[in-house]
Amino acid sequence: MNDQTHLIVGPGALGRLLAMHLADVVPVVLAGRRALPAEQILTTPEGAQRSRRLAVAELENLPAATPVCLHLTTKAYAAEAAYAAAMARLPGAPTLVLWQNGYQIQPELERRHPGPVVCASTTEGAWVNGDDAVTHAGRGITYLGDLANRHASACRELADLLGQAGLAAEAVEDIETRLWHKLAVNAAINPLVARFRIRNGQLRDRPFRPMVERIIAEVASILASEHVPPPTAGWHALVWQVIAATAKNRASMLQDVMAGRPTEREAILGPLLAAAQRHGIAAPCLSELDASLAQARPLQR
Ligand SMILES: NC(=O)C1=CN([C@@H]2O[C@H](COP(=O)(O)OP(=O)(O)OC[C@H]3O[C@@H](n4cnc5c(N)ncnc54)[C@H](OP(=O)(O)O)[C@@H]3O)[C@@H](O)[C@H]2O)C=CC1
Ligand SMILES: CC(C)(CO)C(=O)C(=O)O
Repeated sequence: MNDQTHLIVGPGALGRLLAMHLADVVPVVLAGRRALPAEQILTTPEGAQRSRRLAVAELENLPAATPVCLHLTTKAYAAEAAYAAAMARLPGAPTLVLWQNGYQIQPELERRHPGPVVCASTTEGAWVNGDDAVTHAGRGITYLGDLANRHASACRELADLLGQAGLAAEAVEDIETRLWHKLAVNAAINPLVARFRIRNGQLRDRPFRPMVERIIAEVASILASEHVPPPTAGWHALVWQVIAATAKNRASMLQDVMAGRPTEREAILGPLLAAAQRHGIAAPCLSELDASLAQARPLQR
């Protein structure tokens, strides 16, 4: 590892997708709690397979050198632990890139990290197939920005790099708004489909459609009180458009519940419920979904 290395911590779907692309253009190390096989296979959205050898590492054995970028690609609930474990080994302050959904870890690590913090909001789709393979299920775009707009050139450089690596990316000045918009869509879809174990498209039917409408109304009122600008087409159009576009999906939270894994409930519903409480806004649907997801205990591993 050297000062040009991109260290990717969290070797799951997104981490491996990123590593398999970035390794074409920059030195990459992929690190996790356990070392994965160095030989990894990527299946592209078109169904082609390509394999490549990656530099893989266990976090506890990371060399004491500072990479140019530390990409955190764990789930939101694991990001603080992964950050602490990585930073305990790194002598300097790399640019920290946060890839998590929701809006929980971003402001927290922005306060704590001594170097620049870039947030990534991506619509790429990926899943893992065992320890040595990742499927790039659908191409999307990654928006990059920092919450205080102090690191525009770092965001542009990273967007260029991702583009060279074959992942569409754009540096933006409104990343906070984009993170809230994605959170709003996730809040309207994920908890309901996880609770009722349905595919996204079934939300268009009764009895779910009015439930989605009530959630959109709660989310819109909470975000208005936080002065988050609504999407150009409005909240209803945005949410129903994503539901239509992902109608056949089993959303990530449903997959987590079905596999007995923890969900990203706190990162997605937590910031909304905290804002509702701050502004004295009633959010009965979101509160009820949050409580029911909190009871869905992960399987013992
Ligand atoms: N997958 C996708 O298509 C998309 C994902 N996202 C977001 O990206 C983030 C990552 O998602 P995804 O890649 O799907 O998640 P995965 O569960 O596939 O990967 C998470 C990885 O983090 C590792 N991990 C967990 N805890 C630690 C730790 N303390 N230190 C180091 N590594 C750790 C896990 O390894 P292990 O548990 O084996 O140790 C696993 O390899 C989420 O916030 C998700 O919402 C956003 C858009 C699309
Ligand atoms: C937009 C949605 C709900 C698509 O399934 C998603 O991002 C997820 O599954 O987490």
